[in-house]
Amino acid sequence: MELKLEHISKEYKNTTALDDFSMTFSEGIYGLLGPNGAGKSTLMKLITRNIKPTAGEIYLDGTDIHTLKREYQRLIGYMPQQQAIYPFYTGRMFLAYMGLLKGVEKKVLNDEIEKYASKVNLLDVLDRKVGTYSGGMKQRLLIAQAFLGDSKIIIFDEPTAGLDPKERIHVRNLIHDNSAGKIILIATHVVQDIEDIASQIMLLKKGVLIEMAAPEILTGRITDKENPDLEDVYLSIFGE
Ligand SMILES: Nc1ncnc2c1ncn2[C@@H]1O[C@H](COP(=O)(O)OP(=O)(O)OP(=O)(O)O)[C@@H](O)[C@H]1O
Repeated sequence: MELKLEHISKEYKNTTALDDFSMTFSEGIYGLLGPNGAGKSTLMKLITRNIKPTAGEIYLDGTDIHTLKREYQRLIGYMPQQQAIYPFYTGRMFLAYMGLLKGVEKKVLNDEIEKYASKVNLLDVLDRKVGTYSGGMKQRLLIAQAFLGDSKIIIFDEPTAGLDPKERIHVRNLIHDNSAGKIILIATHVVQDIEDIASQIMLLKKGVLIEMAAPEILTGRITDKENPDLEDVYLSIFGE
């Protein structure tokens, strides 16, 4: 599977949110790093087809994604930044709702729900109201809905926002352990979210892709520090 973005630009009234962005994604985990306003959300919305580019094309295995119908939506999983989950829904109801929106067939829906609830360790609480879940449990529920229906292109927007260190590691491992055969994009400004799991890091600044390389290549370029990590790379590019 190959998702190819060719010379994508997105202009809002007075802002160029993304400027001539080109990239070919194949299976793997990609970290998208950049400060506020860098264009991360814009890039994610373009891939999920929530917005259209001002210029450029996006191809999935050679087909323009805007010519694909609902089958494209079925391939896409998206975990939003906000935990906007109706609190009176149970976890099961929420996953069923999201699954139907994604086009998961009714006859396999319940099996799918239980499969992914089990992967994120929520099977026991699936019939409890989401309002009673902790922040980490809600986050894991959102991860489950992103994977539901065996999505092949999954986008995570700040997946560990607001979580304690233990839950952070849990979420990171969940994404990593379920990533085989998928294109996974994790947008964050929390470097640790992607440090150990992303095979490629994209650094976005004011709408421009300024770097794209494996983490060890990026850290290898830092010469003024012993054992530099990705945080040092981030600081060297985006300032302190
Ligand atoms: N609907 C919109 N109308 C006008 N300008 C917008 C709109 N959406 C985004 N922008 C602008 O485009 C630029 C990129 O925004 P974007 O939300 O993609 O950045 P981001 O990297 O996701 O930021 P954050 O880390 O804060 O979420 C910013 O300057 C933003 O103000």
